[in-house]
Amino acid sequence: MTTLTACERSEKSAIVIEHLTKTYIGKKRVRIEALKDISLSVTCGEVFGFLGPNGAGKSTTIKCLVGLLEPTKGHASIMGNIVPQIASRRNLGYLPENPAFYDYLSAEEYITFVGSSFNMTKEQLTPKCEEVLKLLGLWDARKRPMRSYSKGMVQRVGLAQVLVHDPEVYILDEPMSGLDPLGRSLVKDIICDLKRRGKTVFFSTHIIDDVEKICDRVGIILHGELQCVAKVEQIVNEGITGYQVRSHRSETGVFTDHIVSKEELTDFLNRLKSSGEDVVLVEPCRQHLEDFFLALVGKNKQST
Ligand SMILES: Nc1ncnc2c1ncn2[C@@H]1O[C@H](COP(=O)(O)OP(=O)(O)OP(=O)(O)O)[C@@H](O)[C@H]1O
Repeated sequence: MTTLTACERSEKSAIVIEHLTKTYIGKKRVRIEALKDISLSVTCGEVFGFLGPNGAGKSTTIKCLVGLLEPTKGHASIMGNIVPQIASRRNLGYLPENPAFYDYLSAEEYITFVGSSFNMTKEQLTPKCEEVLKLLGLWDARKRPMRSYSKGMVQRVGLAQVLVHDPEVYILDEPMSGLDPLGRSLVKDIICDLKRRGKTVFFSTHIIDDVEKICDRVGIILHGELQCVAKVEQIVNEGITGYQVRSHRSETGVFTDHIVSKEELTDFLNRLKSSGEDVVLVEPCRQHLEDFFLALVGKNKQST
């Protein structure tokens, strides 16, 4: 029998952001409108990628979501609990953009500290601590003070502290940052595993390729405004830019590849047939999420 997670049992959205607006007051009282009326919701069990160039407002959104910043207007809720109520953080794992820990503690001490602050018993904590430290490749270094850790190791501790209490919702600010390709691949595997277990993941990144592979939906933010929220599948499928056609001439045995536009496809296939060539492959050339993102950012640059 499959056991449903609390998230799957609840029919609510896991994360709701409504009219979130944040204005910072910078030096000389300069107003910086970091977020302008952002609304979106993330369904339970969904992996949501939050994309945007530097300074777009990703971290500000995330800080408002986890209660570290007070929005100027609007509000957010997590599993039905309004942020910053304590209940909104009980079922939450949060990875900050640049994690900084009590660096005189070892990873083992820190993960134990985090687990116990979520009321885990020693019996629950000991095996879970071992599991996450091993998963993140920190087992051998677990007794060393974190001040001796590399940047990537600190990022791994950040991920371990997110996982230790097995929350329902994960909010990760640039989880792949500072990691080598092996580390990035591990993070992708972890996110996919969380999804398999019905957990909800909201993460920001610059690495569009990773988003395309693991997210159900993406939101793109530019200059504090949410430009679009769409299914990755939809962006990729709607963006068919043409077709690759492979033909074969039996008399010569030669295969030829052609790139044909959407509009020309039918005529082209008819012409091939009448010239006696066999069509052995017709495959759509799809735009990648990166193309979509760059086009959106480029368009926005031109209009500002
Ligand atoms: N504490 C602050 N005081 C004043 N302005 C701030 C503050 N924090 C962020 N900002 C400004 O708010 C805007 C959004 O910043 P934010 O850090 O949310 O962007 P980001 O998308 O996370 O960028 P990056 O990808 O570079 O981390 C930027 O213009 C930034 O300069």
